Amino acid sequence: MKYRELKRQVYEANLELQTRNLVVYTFGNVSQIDRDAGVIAIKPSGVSYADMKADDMVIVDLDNKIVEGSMRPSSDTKTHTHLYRHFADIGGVTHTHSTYATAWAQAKLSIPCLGTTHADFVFGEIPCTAEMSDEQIKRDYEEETGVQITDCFKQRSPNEAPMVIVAGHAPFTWGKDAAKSVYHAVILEEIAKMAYLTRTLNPTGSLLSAAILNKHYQRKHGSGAYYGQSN
Ligand SMILES: O=C(CO)[C@@H](O)[C@@H](O)COP(=O)(O)O
Repeated sequence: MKYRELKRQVYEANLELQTRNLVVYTFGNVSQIDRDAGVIAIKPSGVSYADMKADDMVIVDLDNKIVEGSMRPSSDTKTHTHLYRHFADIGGVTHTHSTYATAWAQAKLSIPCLGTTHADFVFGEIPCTAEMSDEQIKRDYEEETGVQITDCFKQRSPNEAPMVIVAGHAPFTWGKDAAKSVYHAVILEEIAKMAYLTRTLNPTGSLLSAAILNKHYQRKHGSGAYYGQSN
């Protein structure tokens, strides 16, 4: 079978959402792209994690046409393919309704960088998209969700913040592959929880200086990075 390994990786990444308590029932989906083949593998829509098999992952091209698979792909597929078309470096995308990140999305608030945990992973705030207009909803809701996301990154690299919260909806994260996009979903949920608790204790303050936030980001990213072990 042509896409067996791609399907296996996407299946494992989807199961990880449950292991990390990021989803209940069928509240999420993960995909990964094979850029040479021009296809993604994505979770089938509405199928429970317990019932799902690796072979059930659906192969879809970047125009959202099913290439291989007997089930309907995730209802969020057009958002995933929009992100792959616009963010050339990403290899995996995750969507969840994890509690704290979704609470920020429902509050329609970007997550400010309140401490070094956040700064270790994301340069600056985690953006919340604009609300979708009625016109956009009439066009294609899932495609336009992708537009809402990529609009947030017109002035900013998606590598600086591999995550976004969609106003009134929930988060999307990405990474070099499906596993890394799930990793970022875990990190986002933890940052969102800490930010919620911080703002509960201190609703108006607690911003750290730009210098220390920059320092923490640079420790782990770019040419000056020195955290962990070099590959
Ligand atoms: O956002 C939503 C529902 O609000 C969907 O992402 C979620 O239910 C998962 O849908 P799929 O089962 O992937 O089609």
